[in-house]
Amino acid sequence: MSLRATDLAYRVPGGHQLFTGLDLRVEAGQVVGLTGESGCGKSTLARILAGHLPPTTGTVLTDGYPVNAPGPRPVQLVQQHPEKAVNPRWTMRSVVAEAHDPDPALCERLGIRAEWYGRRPAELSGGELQRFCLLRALGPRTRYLIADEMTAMFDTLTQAELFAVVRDIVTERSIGLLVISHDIPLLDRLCDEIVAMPEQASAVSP
Ligand SMILES: Nc1ncnc2c1ncn2[C@@H]1O[C@H](COP(=O)(O)OP(=O)(O)OP(=O)(O)O)[C@@H](O)[C@H]1O
Repeated sequence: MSLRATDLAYRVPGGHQLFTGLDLRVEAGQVVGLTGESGCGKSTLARILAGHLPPTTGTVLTDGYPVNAPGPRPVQLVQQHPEKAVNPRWTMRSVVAEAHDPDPALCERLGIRAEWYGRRPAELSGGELQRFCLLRALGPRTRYLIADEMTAMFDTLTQAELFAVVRDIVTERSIGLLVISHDIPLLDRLCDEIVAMPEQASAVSP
């Protein structure tokens, strides 16, 4: 059981080639770190792995099936900017309910307070909002989670606390976790394996 990308290439529409020949594998229950210089295409790769963006060429399979096969999405993505990932007009109750009926124990573990559910995104801090994005992403059908700089807005203590909770949850549920970050000490603490974007990713010619 794995999230497996094979021979991926992506060319920015009307622009340059971001990467070619990229292979990546995250096993169920494994925590993999991904790092690489700014602008090399990590967030683009994250969107491709989650099935939000088609690669120019190559395949992404989750447990042997195409990532964008019809049905519930097995790969969930939590991004750096939670405010861009939610409908600003919806209450947090609606944002989460659209995805799944949240388990109260999971809400508690993520530090979500009952009074936040009736608020809209602009009425929460970035960190509070990100907890809802995590809750939404950790539905019962999630098999793989991609955390793309997801704690960039947290202080160091909160970042460590939240990643500890997420690490426990993915282990308990055998979810494969891909952590994208520039923070190598964080990746060292969390990950079973760390991979770097290939050198060519930032050097592929137009
Ligand atoms: N739809 C698009 N249109 C134009 N350019 C794009 C598009 N998507 C990505 N890019 C460009 O592709 C490059 C890679 O962006 P991406 O956000 O994937 O990099 P990154 O490695 O995650 O960077 P960072 O570490 O700074 O977050 C950037 O130069 C970006 O401007």
